[in-house]
Amino acid sequence: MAPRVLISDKLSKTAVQIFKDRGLDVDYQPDLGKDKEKLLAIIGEYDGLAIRSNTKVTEKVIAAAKNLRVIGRAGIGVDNVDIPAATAKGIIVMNTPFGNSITTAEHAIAMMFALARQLPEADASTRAGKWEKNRFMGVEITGKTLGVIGCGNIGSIVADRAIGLKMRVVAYDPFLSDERAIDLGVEKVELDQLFRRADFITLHTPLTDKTRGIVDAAAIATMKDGVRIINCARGGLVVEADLVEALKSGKVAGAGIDVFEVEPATENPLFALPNVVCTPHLGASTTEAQENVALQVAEQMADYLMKGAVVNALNMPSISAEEAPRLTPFVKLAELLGSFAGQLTETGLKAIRLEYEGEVAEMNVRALTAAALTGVLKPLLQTVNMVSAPAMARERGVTVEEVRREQRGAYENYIRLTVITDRQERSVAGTVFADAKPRIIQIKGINMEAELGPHMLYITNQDKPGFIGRFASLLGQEGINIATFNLGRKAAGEDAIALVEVDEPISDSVIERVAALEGVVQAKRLTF
Ligand SMILES: NC(=O)C1=CN([C@@H]2O[C@H](COP(=O)(O)OP(=O)(O)OC[C@H]3O[C@@H](n4cnc5c(N)ncnc54)[C@H](O)[C@@H]3O)[C@@H](O)[C@H]2O)C=CC1
Ligand SMILES: O=C(O)CCC(=O)C(=O)O
Repeated sequence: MAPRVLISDKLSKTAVQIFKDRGLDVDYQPDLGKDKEKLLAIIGEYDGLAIRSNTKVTEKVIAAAKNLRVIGRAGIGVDNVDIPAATAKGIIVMNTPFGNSITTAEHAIAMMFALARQLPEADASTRAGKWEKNRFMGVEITGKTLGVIGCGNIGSIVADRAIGLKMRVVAYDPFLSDERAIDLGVEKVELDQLFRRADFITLHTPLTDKTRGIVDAAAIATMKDGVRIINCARGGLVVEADLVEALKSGKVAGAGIDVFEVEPATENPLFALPNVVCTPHLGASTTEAQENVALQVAEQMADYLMKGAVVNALNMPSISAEEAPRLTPFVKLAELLGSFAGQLTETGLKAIRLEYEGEVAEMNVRALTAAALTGVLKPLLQTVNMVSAPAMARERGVTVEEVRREQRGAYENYIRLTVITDRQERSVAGTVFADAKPRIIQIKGINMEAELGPHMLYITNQDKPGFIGRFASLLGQEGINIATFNLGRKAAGEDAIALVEVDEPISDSVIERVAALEGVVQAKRLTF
């Protein structure tokens, strides 16, 4: 059956068409985001959910989303999605980080002009027949200083446009490098300097614990008298009550506000003030931006649901559509190695080491490590997948180490996974040949070559004559057919291992009988 996608916010119809063209079933319900109960009732039917900002994807929605594999945000901010809950359930959350950046930057610039010349108020007054030519004395922006807080995608476009308008731009962003600041033509400053120097201040950071309330009464007190403040990023960056006081006193000459502490903002003290320009979270609302984000989110979600490609995910390493086919057999190998080691691990797991050698060392090893962790953790946590595995390992205090060696050994590609518990280290290694089939090539340092099937027996024994005969006749008595039989040993007479695939599930009593055979040190049932 084709994967099913629900679009629960207003998105360009381009998205609907792309999902259809890519062979997915799509259900377009643009007003569903407002109807929490209905969303909860139907979300269980879908593999993908495409949203803008109206749909709140809460922990409750995620718990009800039995089949959901991907949430796609047609836009940038994902504060309406409970990402930890999605991650814990193995659901990918992706956004479209660039599609609406220009449009949002232009909205901030529009706000700046609207404030400088009081356009909305002047418009209203003129329409009212007042012709108040002396009331609306503006300011030029040429030669003024713009302070950009958060100089990422949008902030840097705003800076570029402002420089084009002959403004001086100072920027505060802890992650802005000196080289990037030079490239952009902005002066990198500390926040207190920005507050002291700017005539206009525009915010372009996400809302985090560090940025919440970054513009409050204390900050405003250090700003120039008559400063103008623009927020087209997120409500909560500016403390609205403090801004209202500063606007009333004239300390702040004007504010352009697109985003509010509570949205939808239908009542707000800012609305009563003449020197404020408000828009209802319109930053991303242009035809061009909405086409971009709808197209991008639909392509990304379809690529994931149909091909396993992961782009712009916030909780999973990227796998491009081009690399997905090449990576898939290695993802399978990494998960098999993890599963092999995980099923043999009985005591406290402390660390996992992954060594990648040869061609595979140049691939997307973050994705492979996520797959290996999934395999290791699955015996303990049935619902774990590549999205949730790294977070679950972290939560359980399991250290993960990745080693890459580009030189080749005996194999073109080699992955070795070592599980370190409080009692021992256990390694298992594998490769993928040209037939794209993963194979185990080493267990505990002992060489062998085996494919893994659904029902396997893993035996460690003493390398002495007679074991194979005893073992084979026991399985024969039990009516169990052997599919493949692989043996390996350290050296003649030393530790040996057998990895045996059988055609049907192995019962507890068979395992016990195998374990009791003369020369057997350990017998384990493995399923893949
Ligand atoms: N009004 C609207 O409709 C829209 C609003 N947005 C919002 O705009 C904001 C910025 O988006 P992008 O530029 O795409 O994000 P981005 O991730 O490219 O840039 C954000 C920048 O903020 C910086 N930053 C993080 N913490 C900081 C701190 N404590 N102080 C100063 N800088 C800090 C980061 O280093 C980064 O450079 C987001 O919150 C996004 O949700 C985005 C699109 C439309
Ligand atoms: O979808 C929208 O209109 C809001 C866009 C936005 O806030 C974002 O992309 O972060």
